[in-house]
Amino acid sequence: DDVIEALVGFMEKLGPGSMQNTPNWGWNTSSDPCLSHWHGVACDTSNQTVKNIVLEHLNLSGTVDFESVCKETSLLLLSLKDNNLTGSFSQDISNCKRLKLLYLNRNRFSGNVPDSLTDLTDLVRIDMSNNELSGNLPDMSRNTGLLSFLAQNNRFTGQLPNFNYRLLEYFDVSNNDLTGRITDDTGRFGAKSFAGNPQLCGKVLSNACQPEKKRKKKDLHDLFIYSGFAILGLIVLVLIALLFLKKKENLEDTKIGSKNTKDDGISSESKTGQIRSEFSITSAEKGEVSGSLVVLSSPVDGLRFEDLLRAPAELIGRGKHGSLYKVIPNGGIEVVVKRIKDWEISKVEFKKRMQRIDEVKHHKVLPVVAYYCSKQEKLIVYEFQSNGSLLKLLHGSQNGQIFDWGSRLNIACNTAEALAFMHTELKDDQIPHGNLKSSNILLTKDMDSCVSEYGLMVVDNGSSNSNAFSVDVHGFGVVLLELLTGKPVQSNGLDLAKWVNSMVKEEWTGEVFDKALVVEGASEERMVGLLQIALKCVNDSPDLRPDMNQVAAVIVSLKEEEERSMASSDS
Ligand SMILES: Nc1ncnc2c1ncn2[C@@H]1O[C@H](COP(=O)(O)OP(=O)(O)OP(=O)(O)O)[C@@H](O)[C@H]1O
Repeated sequence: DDVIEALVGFMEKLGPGSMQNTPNWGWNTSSDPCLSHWHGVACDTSNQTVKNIVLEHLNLSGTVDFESVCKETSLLLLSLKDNNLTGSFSQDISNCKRLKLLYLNRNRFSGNVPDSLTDLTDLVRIDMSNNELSGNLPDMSRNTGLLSFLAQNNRFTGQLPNFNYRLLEYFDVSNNDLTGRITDDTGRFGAKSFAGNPQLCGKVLSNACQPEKKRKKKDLHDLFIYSGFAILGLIVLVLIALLFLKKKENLEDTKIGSKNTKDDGISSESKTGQIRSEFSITSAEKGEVSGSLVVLSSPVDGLRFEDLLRAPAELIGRGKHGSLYKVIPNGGIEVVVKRIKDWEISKVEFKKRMQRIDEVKHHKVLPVVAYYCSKQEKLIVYEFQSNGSLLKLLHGSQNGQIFDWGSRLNIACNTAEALAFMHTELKDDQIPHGNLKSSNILLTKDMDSCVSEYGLMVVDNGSSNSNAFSVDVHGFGVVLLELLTGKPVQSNGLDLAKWVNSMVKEEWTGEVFDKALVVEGASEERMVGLLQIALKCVNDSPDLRPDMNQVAAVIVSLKEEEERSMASSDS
């Protein structure tokens, strides 16, 4: 009843006199909004709560009482567009916690937009264009579900805040008085979205930013400067290490001398300061290089540790559990070297792990070429894959390349089968992948996919009886969500999983799929099939996730269905 009263209060302010003038709208305290079908109101299927309020193009000339209308906390859609509404938006707007769609365009609203708007974490589309709104635009960069942001033709001022341009489908802030730099590096929104803000600058506008030029130049040389600093830092470290070693040597001359002869000459090389690669730094620091490179399947004949050390190395990634270098040893074949420091694993265990992973070969798992192990660091060598990763394919600039549904289903199927195989074979050893994500799914030169960096992370999932492999199932579920939605992930995919779950719960499943797939005409039935298994994989509780064999079986059958339907449409 409180809600009914509040809604009637909202209508009284929205259209003063409208209740008397239009009794057939039904908005009064003696009736029920759902059962009496109030004008513009839609309810949930059990007629318990109001889900949508749509009062468009009705010449309403009052104000919006957000405090009252947001008493209906389950409201999903509020559309008041094309009226003559005035006044400003109050902080209470954030009480409409579940609001997904908010259309306030084409009115005469004025004043600032409250920051509390950003608390609406489920917001998908907001249109406040064609009003008289002023002040700063809200910073919506944390509203990762947002697909539309339209605020054109207002009087907004101040710096243009950052947006998740990659996630947005529609964006327009044109014809305001915004200042600063356009940070959209996706190039998805052209001049039209930003025009009419004389003090805004960026490469899509004729008004390029002044310092941007410098920055551009800097970008070109960024890598070199970065590696330059790294090398300088390393040289300093090496010098310190050498000084330290010299001192120590003077004291313990005979002992270390005898050790050096066993070390493939690497330590003595360090001492003459001829290290060109970064990997040996820790070893040189500690004066302890022990053991040598174990070559499992060499694409480079007679690959030796010295070759890796001598070859120039380029840092191409610094993840949370190690750095990745691209190296071209003598033989000329490019390899990457993953360098993991301070991994709390004994040498014996590490070697056993590498050997087991090598024994259990699957053609969709990138084989380890070689590994090296000392107490302080582990190096794992793989062949370089020049076609990049799934992450890049989905979210990088695609050069007009289309990543179609068939290819996506193929990658899903390859990866699922590879993981299912590895999990089965390595069950007794309890070695999961440990860090499955789209940057660890690489594309071979034939644009086939393979899983890289298998087993480089020891999974510690707390309790001993929980299933170590369920971490991979979760990672794989997130990869499926990326394939289906085309959206990038943050915080291990928890945000994407949460967003997809909330959309599905509200029966808005159609909205989650990548627009490119919908445009292409991909089978909705099979996309939904893949989505269902993805959501099972990302279940919060590890014990409720399916195992990879079950997941692979579902995806294989989806792929078979796809192939059958392709074949029948061809004939
Ligand atoms: N064998 C390879 N060939 C080509 N590119 C690779 C290879 N292995 C990894 N990469 C790419 O190099 C980049 C850096 O890899 P890296 O493993 O350091 O980062 P990450 O996977 O994001 O983080 P981490 O694995 O440490 O959590 C990624 O984009 C990855 O896709």
